[in-house]
Amino acid sequence: MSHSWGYGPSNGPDKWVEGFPIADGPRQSPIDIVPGQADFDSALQALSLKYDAATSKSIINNGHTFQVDFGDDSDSSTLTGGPISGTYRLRQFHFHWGGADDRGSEHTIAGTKYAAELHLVHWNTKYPSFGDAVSQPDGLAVVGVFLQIGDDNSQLQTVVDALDAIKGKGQQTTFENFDPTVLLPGSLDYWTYLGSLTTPPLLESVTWIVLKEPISVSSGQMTKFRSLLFTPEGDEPSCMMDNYRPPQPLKDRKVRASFQ
Ligand SMILES: CC#CCOc1ccc(CNS(N)(=O)=O)cc1
Ligand SMILES: [Zn+2]
Repeated sequence: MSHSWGYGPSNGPDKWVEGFPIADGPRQSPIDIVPGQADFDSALQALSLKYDAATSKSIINNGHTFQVDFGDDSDSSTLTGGPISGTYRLRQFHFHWGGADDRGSEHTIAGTKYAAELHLVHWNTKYPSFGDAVSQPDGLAVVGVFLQIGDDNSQLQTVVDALDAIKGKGQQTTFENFDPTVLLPGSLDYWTYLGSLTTPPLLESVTWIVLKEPISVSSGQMTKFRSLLFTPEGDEPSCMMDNYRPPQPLKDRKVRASFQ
C-alpha cells in the first residue's frame, strides 16, 4: 500500500498493515479498556500536567485530523508523575471523532464508544528531540481524554472557532496563548498501559494514560469538527469524520488503574 493511508475502505485501518507491518505488533493501540480487568496499582503516582499557554503556536489540518502544535524547546509545558519517570514535553494535541455522535473514540470502555477522543502527545526529554523519541519504547506519553455528548464545552469553543480557517488539508493558522489544561476533566484518575501510535507509522513507543472522566462536547460542536475536510481545498471534498482506529488485540498486556 502506498503511504497514502487514511480512513476509507481502500486505505483505512484494515489496510495499514500492508505499508506498516507493525500494525500486527505486540503492543498496538487503541484497546478496549475493561475496568473490571484493570489492576489498581497503589504505586502509580498522580499525574502532573503543567502547561504554559505561551507555548501554543499553531493549528493545522494535516489531512487526518486537526492538531495544535506547541513549542517544545524547553520544559515549559510538561507531563511528570503518573506511570512515567522523568519529564515529557508537550508536542501537540489532536482529536479523533465519528461521523455520528454514537462513535468516534479510539479507546473504548467495556465496548462503549465516546463521540470523540483528545490526545495530548508528549515526548521523553531523555532523548534529544521528538523525532528521536518517537521510535523509542519509552519515547512518548499520550494522555487520552474522552469527549461525551452533552452541553456546549465553552473551553473547547476556542478550538472550534479556529476550524473555519483550516478547512482543507494543509491549511494552518496561528493559535497562540492557549493552555490545554482547560480541556482536562476535574479528575485525573487514569488507566495506563504500554501501546503505540494509533496512526501510521504505528510505532510502539507510547505509554498511554487514558483519563476515566470524560469532558463534554455538544452535538453542534461535533458537527463543526465534521465540517473539516480530509482533502485540500479545490479537490473533490471529503468531510473529515470517522478518523479513528478501532481497538486492537490486548495480547500479553495488563492495564493498570490509578484508582480503586
Ligand atoms: C518522526 C515522526 C512521527 C510521527 O509522529 C506522530 C505523532 C503522533 C501521532 C498521532 N498518534 S496518536 N493518535 O497515537 O496520538 C502520529 C505520528
Ligand atoms: Zn491520536
